[in-house]
Order: sequence, then structure tokens, then C-alpha cells
Amino acid sequence: MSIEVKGVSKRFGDFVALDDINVSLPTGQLTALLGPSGGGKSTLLRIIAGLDSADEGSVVIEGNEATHLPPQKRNVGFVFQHYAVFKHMSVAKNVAFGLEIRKRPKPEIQKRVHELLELVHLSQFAHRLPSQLSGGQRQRMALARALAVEPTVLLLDEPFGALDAKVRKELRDWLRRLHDEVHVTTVFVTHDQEEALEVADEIVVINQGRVEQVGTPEELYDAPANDFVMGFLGDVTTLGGRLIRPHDIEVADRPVGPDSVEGTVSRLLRIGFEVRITVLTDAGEVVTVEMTRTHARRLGLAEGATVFLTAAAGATSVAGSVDAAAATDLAVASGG
Ligand SMILES: Nc1ncnc2c1ncn2[C@@H]1O[C@H](COP(=O)(O)OP(=O)(O)OP(=O)(O)O)[C@@H](O)[C@H]1O
Repeated sequence: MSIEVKGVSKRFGDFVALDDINVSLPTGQLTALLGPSGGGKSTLLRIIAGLDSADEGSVVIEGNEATHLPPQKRNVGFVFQHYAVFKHMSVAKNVAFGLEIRKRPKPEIQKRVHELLELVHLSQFAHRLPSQLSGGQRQRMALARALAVEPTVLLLDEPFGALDAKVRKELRDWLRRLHDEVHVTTVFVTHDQEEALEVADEIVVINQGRVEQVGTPEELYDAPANDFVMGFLGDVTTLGGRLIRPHDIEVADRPVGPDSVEGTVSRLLRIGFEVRITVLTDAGEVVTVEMTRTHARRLGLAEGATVFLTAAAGATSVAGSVDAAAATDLAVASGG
């Protein structure tokens, strides 16, 4: 295990930002710290980096007790959203910076910078100034700079947060590929569940200063520990008082079993190749269901139609209400 966080708590005045956090972040993996705004992700990352200290608990990095070490002795590289670049230095100089202050020999620095710029696909921009790069290119430069000193651990706080959706997506694919090439233990903070599900080997869900669940993307999606995790990782609705994913509900024009719930389609919305319907059940529950257009057409669905809803075989569901999930959606929509 590469990073061991044990019993870490952190308060700001009366406010408990982290409450007895225990996690092991495995060597060589790409781990996401995922959660809503204010949940404590950045605080945990800063404590691992040594930029902040815990009130209680310990941090061990690659077997080294790091709790009281300053950041520069932890052998971690970090990239923050608004990373301070040296504006007057070329891209190559920015990447070389950490090696130069460590007084490495010139030829070694040149070689390493060359390799790193290749790795982040910025070789042709080596002599530009950071202001002459796009946002995505600047983030790649920041990553190259963090990797220059060969950290054992790379810590990224919302590395793509300030970029537009398309560039974010490109960078996230790129980060995944980069990680597959260099295998440096990487921890990144995100409030974007899609980003975490797509990129990470393992996800730590953090909410209100506590760890809600740790697992692979599949584990979290298929077996959420509670209603919070279920709601945070994807759309949810309720059926028979249980949280369920809208695409895990089967719709039929007649009952298909004793658990079928009768209702009336109150709204039908087409979104691309999908159809989303809202059903008001006889028990007074408002249920959202998603299905393909083909399926909706086959059923002849229309507003006012009577339908029967059943949880699909193998569907994930947990006890809970949509309230927690709605709060989550708001947090995500507001940009976390
Ligand atoms: N220096 C500080 N002084 C007081 N409160 C702080 C300080 N730093 C963080 N907090 C509070 O601690 C909580 C956790 O903050 P943190 O930045 O770790 O959350 P986060 O999960 O990273 O959220 P975000 O995605 O918005 O960055 C927040 O409520 C924040 O207001």
C-alpha cells in the first residue's frame, strides 16, 4: 500500500472538515477522491501533500512516516487547479524548474525535459511562454512539471476543473493513458462522478468529512453502500419506496408479476435516442423511467397511457429517498 491515511481529523474552528478518515491508496493506481463541494476532498489531498497538517491521525507514504514531514521531503508532485506557473519562463524552463533547484547536471535536465515534453505531447511548444498555450496544454505542462522530479506520488486537485467540457474529456483520456505508461501512484480530486467512473481504478467517496465508500467504479455503481453513494454516482428515482436507477425499471402495458406497480404516464420527453417518462403511480409515487426510443415506440407510449412498472432483474436498489440525491444533483450542477 502506497499511501496510508489513518484516523485523520481536521477542524477549522468548530467546523469538522475531516472526521476520522482511514484509507489505503494502493501503489501504482489512479485513485479519485470524489464527493460534493465542501466535503473535504481538497483538505485530505493537502494533508497528504503536507500543505496542511491533520489535528489527529497519521499519513504514511510508501512506508515512510510522513505526518510531520514538510511537502518537499515527501517526494510528492502536485498540480492544483490554478497552478502557479512562471509566466516569464518558457514551457521547457517551467518543466526544468524542479530539477534546476535540485542542482541536477545540465545534460540530465535537458534529457529529462525532452522526455517529459514528449510524454505530454508538448515538444513543439518547448520555447513558448505559458500564456501562448491553451488551457489544456497548460495543464499538461503543469503535469510534466510535477513529474519532472520523479515523485512517488502525484496529487492532482481538480486538474481539469477550469476547462471546457470537450478539453476536459480529452485530458481525462490522456491522463488515463499517461498513467498506464508511467504508473506513478496518482490521487486526483473531482466532484464529477463521470470523470471518476471513467478514469479511476479506485474511487473514495467523501461527503461531510467522512468516507462513504471505497471501491472500484463497478463496485460503487453496482453495489452502492448507501443512498448517498447511489445518488451521487448516477441518476436515481424511487419505485416502491426504494432508490433505483431510471434505466433499471421495466415498463409494460400489463402487469408482469406480483410486484408490478400501476401508474399513468404524466410526461414523455425525447432526448436524442432515449425517452424519459414520468409516471404517477396509483400509490402516489412519481417515478422517472428511461428507455430507448425503439422500446417506447413498441409500447406505443404517450402521455395519459396506463403502464406497469417493475424493477429489472438484477437492478441495483437501496432504501432511501430522492432528497439526498436531489441535493447531490444541485451540488454537481453548481459546479461543486
Ligand atoms: N482554511 C480554511 N479555513 C476554514 N474552513 C476551511 C478552510 N479550508 C477548508 N475549509 C472548509 O472545510 C470544508 C472542506 O473543504 P474542502 O476544500 O476540503 O472541500 P472539497 O470537498 O475539496 O470541496 P470543493 O470541491 O468545493 O473544493 C469546507 O466546508 C471548507 O469551507
